[in-house]
Amino acid sequence: MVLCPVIGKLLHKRVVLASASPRRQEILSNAGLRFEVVPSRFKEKLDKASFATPYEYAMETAKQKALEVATRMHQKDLRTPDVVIGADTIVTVGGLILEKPVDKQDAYRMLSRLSGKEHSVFTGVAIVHCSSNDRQLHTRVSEFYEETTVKFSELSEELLWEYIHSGEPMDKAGGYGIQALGGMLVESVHGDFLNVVGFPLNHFCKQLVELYYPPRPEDLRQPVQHDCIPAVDTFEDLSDVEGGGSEPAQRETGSRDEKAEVGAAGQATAEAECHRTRATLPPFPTRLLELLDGFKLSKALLTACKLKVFDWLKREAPQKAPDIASKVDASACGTEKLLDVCAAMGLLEKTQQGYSNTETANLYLASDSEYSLHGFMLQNDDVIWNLFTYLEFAIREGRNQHHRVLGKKVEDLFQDAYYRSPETQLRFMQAMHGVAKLTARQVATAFDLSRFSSACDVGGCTGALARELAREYPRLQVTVFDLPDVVELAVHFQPAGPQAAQIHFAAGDFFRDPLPSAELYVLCRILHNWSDDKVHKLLSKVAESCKPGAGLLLVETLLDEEKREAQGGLIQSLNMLVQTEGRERSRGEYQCLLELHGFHQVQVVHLEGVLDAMLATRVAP
Ligand SMILES: Cc1cn([C@@H]2O[C@H](COP(=O)(O)OP(=O)(O)OP(=O)(O)O)[C@@H](O)[C@H]2O)c(=O)[nH]c1=O
Repeated sequence: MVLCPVIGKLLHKRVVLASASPRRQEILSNAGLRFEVVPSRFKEKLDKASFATPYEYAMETAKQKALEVATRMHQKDLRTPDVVIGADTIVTVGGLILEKPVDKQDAYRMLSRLSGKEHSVFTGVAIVHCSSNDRQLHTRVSEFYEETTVKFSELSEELLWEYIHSGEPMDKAGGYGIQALGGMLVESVHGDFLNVVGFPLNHFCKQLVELYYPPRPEDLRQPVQHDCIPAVDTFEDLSDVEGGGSEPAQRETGSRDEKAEVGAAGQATAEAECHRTRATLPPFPTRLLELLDGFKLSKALLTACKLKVFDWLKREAPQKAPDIASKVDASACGTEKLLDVCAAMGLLEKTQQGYSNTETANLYLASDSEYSLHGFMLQNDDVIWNLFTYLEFAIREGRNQHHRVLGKKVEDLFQDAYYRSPETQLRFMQAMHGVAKLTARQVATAFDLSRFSSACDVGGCTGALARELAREYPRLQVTVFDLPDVVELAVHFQPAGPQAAQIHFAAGDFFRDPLPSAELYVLCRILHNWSDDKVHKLLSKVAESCKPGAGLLLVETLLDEEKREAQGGLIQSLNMLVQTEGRERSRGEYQCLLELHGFHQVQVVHLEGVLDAMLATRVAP
């Protein structure tokens, strides 16, 4: 237990991870570190030729990423972070440095270079300690790097392209992710695995030990005790005193001297006692407590949306808490607390002049933004939140909880729950529209659909996906098929534009009425709403409507076969239980369903976020 307590040293500091990499976030939060994420805006464009070694390049890039965030936060925020962590992962092969591929061809070039060979993965890490004096930012940088060697098998062209089409290579150095599908390409690994994934956790902890527990002269004379950690008073000077804490000689001064007055014998006993207690203490349950607080953070976000805080701040900013309070008709003290939490969550920026929206808030939380998720937030606040309060019942009974929330029997999920009034229906459609707009472009471009001249988006709601399909394929005629009430309101969501002539709405119930004829059927986040029986019913209707060669584009969240990955898909599965008659399914389950109904040649592309797209072709019965 040498490494965990040192992470605990950072628990009371404002730690910022200057990285957008979800892997780094996961590695560090799994290690119990509590931190905010502020992705760096530093452009990774240093002149590689000016560095003697690749790792110096990685360390310098990591340092610049962290310093950019430290400086930006210092300028924009009243509270300077205590520690900013930056990292940069690169792959080197035959003297070349490979970063993230810019497109599929670039990924192809990288992966073919790595095929059958050994390469090195370097991650440079910078730990920047910040302090501010007279509004001046002072930084102290500690850097290190880690190298891991990885050997790839010989990759066939087919495997290589299949891997590239999975979408995985695009945001990863060297064009692969060892932790996921890319693991299949790897024959052997020598060194720290997590270093390849993006963050050398082991070396990081050792670096923290060096920074926070530099050896004292007496320690240097005695054998190291690996199950004890030094007393707390030996580290605190690190971020406060320039140069303090890292040289053993300085250990003789400061707080340790004060203790000397107590008497050498007394101190030894106290330290021994402290060591004993520390050694038996379990690690601080940071992650657990964060999970516990998760629902409060969600509710704060949803409440700020409901009060239209982000709308007011989009119109005029910065604004002080009392001004916003009067606009949203709320108390000044309550509003200030809510705004501070929103700022801490990275949704608002707080300066002496007041609060302003961050880019995220302007883009997604203001209700009039093109990609607004405001409707989705309201749906979560008004409907899903209530359903989740009955999660225990949902688990016990294995079914959704609309009947408890509404206090009556729900026979037809959509008519009796989501569409029970014009208001609830509109809110549901707004929510679906926001989510669909966000993902529609990716869905429309996941495969080459140019061979189809007509498509039917079954349960296509507001036509957000139809619009992107029409934009991507100007020859394609798209029919959106949905319930009559939905079709009636859907027109309000369709802006004018060149695509309008390609999109038609048809009213009907996909379980009861015949489906409009088309060469390509689209089922986007439909099947997960329904039980296996209903899924079979719907798929057999689609299959009957298809001629051989017709396509089926299925978009769902695919669970991994073991249902073990810590990904959004699993929580989405719980969400389906609480809300619907269906469930999320694995890739294998969907593949079986498709094949059972005569759809073969299944291709799968993972989209950003939790969705996956599958394209299958109907074969002759
Ligand atoms: C080799 C390998 C790399 N990666 C990821 O590749 C990105 C490297 O790029 P970066 O420039 O260091 O980081 P970034 O993603 O741009 O984030 P940022 O820190 O904001 O620059 C990081 O994500 C890593 O996890 C994997 O997930 N798995 C692997 O096997």
